[in-house]
Amino acid sequence: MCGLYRGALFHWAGGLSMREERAEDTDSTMEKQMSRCKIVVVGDTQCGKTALLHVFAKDCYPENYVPTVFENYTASFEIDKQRIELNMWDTSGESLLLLYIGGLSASYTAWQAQRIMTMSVLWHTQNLMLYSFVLISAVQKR
Ligand SMILES: Nc1nc2c(ncn2[C@@H]2O[C@H](COP(=O)(O)OP(=O)(O)OP(=O)(O)O)[C@@H](O)[C@H]2O)c(=O)[nH]1
Repeated sequence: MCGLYRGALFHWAGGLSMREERAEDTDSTMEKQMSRCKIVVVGDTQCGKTALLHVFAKDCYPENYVPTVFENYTASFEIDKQRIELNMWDTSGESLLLLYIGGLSASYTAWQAQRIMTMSVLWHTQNLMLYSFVLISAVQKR
């Protein structure tokens, strides 16, 4: 399951291109460029958002369930010889608050298929994603 989580996010992160901040890698010998991306994960309570990010960022599955208030994870990896620094925001599934989405590269929707609640959350999430996309577009056009 961990491998599946990592694979899904890794593949998806590789496709991020909406808004990337480019920065010079501090390693002067390699002189690679580094892309910084920020994503926010939203979805039902207990659908597995934290577990997903935990496995990706820390390579281990969280033992106990602790309701999320707000968490921030960072992972660094390489795709096609390009260094990526991924900043991942974990949100509470209890309420979909208006998030601070400045500089957001993408939003990631997580849900648990068995839950009927999911459909209503998904509806709000899609609105949030649309809102994010409009804002990202506006930022990019500036
Ligand atoms: N069987 C199974 N359980 C999972 C999976 N992912 C997470 N869980 C369990 O589901 C529970 C909730 O997982 P979390 O990752 O904390 O869920 P969350 O979406 O962050 O929840 P909130 O913080 O309430 O928004 C935990 O007990 C996890 O162990 C999965 O893929 N399979």
